[in-house]
Amino acid sequence: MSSSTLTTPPESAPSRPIALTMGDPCGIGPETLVRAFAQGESNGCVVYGDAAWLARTARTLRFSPDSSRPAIVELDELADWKKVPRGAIPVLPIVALPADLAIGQVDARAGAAAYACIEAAARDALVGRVAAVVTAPIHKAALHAAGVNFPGHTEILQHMAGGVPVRMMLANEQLKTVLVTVHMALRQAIDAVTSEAVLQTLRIAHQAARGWGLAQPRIAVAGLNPHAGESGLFGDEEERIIAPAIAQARSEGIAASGPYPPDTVFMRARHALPEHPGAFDIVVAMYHDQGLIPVKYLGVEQGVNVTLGLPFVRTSPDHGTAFDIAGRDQADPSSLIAAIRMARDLAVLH
Ligand SMILES: NC(=O)C1=CN([C@@H]2O[C@H](COP(=O)(O)OP(=O)(O)OC[C@H]3O[C@@H](n4cnc5c(N)ncnc54)[C@H](O)[C@@H]3O)[C@@H](O)[C@H]2O)C=CC1
Ligand SMILES: NCC(=O)COP(=O)(O)O
Repeated sequence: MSSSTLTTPPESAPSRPIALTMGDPCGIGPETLVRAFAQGESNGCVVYGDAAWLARTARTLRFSPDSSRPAIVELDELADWKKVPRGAIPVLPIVALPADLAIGQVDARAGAAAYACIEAAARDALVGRVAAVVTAPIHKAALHAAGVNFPGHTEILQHMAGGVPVRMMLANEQLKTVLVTVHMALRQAIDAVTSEAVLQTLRIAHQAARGWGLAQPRIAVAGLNPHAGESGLFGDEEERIIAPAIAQARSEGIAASGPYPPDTVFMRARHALPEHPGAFDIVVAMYHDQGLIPVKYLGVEQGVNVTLGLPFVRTSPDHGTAFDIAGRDQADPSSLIAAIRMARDLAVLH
């Protein structure tokens, strides 16, 4: 499921649109989104957000002769997206943002607006009105300030989908990692690494990879402790918790192996070059930073966050709101573009 090998040309894009949520308006989401449209990479997408805010964002960006400022078209209803000329940005108005929001700042009003866009897109995805959801980044503190009691998209979407088990995957063309635990304190994450949670992660990852066309995905499982516990010298979670889950998964026909030392399993799995394919298709990681750092370190511009287990396709760039550069026309839209491409690919397979 690499974004280059499976990319569906825009001409054969799904007949339903992809919902593209605007993200936190004070972050880089809106500018990366305008850039993605300007580069012709967002055909088939409808932005769930605020047309006036996007128009203001577009005015702040510099365009070269080969990439002009896209027009912004506010839709009366979703069905009108097909009437919007190619290259323009169709916007389904979900929110009307206050003009005094400060770029690069946490603001509860921005968090509430971002949440409303996610909710609207997910609702449409659940009833099949859109083919997939791509989310621009939100700021978790702004979301919290708005009174939203979910840490991120993953948990919001899981809740909206009825509480189905989901997992976060971070993927680029060289490495795919799937997390057993996501947004929680590291102390809690260690306790949340149970045999059931590891087994469920293996089942979800296996099922998803089969959906991408891998007949027998090779799934490596990272240990929790240094050197995967070094035969119990540095912890026994590998023997007590992780190995039994792998054994159960194998008995179910899942090609899982490990637990492997976490400091070397990612380099073993990495598909560095076509002539150096990695030893595994997916690495299951025990906690957020164990699984995300290796993928992000290969380049923030390549990574895509995919929620596995939902009844619809959801992807996102791997980066956050980048308040430090928001509004300065420095944000790289590549990860958002990769997320859109991957959503297109997965929507065809879904
Ligand atoms: N999908 C989502 O909604 C995500 C949201 N977040 C949230 O975003 C907020 C900020 O998170 P941070 O840890 O600061 O990570 P960040 O990814 O926003 O920024 C980290 C560094 O990378 C740079 N950067 C990020 N994206 C870039 C891009 N497209 N082009 C150029 N430079 C880029 C930033 O300028 C910053 O120096 C937090 O609330 C976090 O939870 C983080 C990751 C994903
Ligand atoms: N580090 C990934 C991240 O925080 C994004 O989370 P989510 O909003 O996709 O749940």
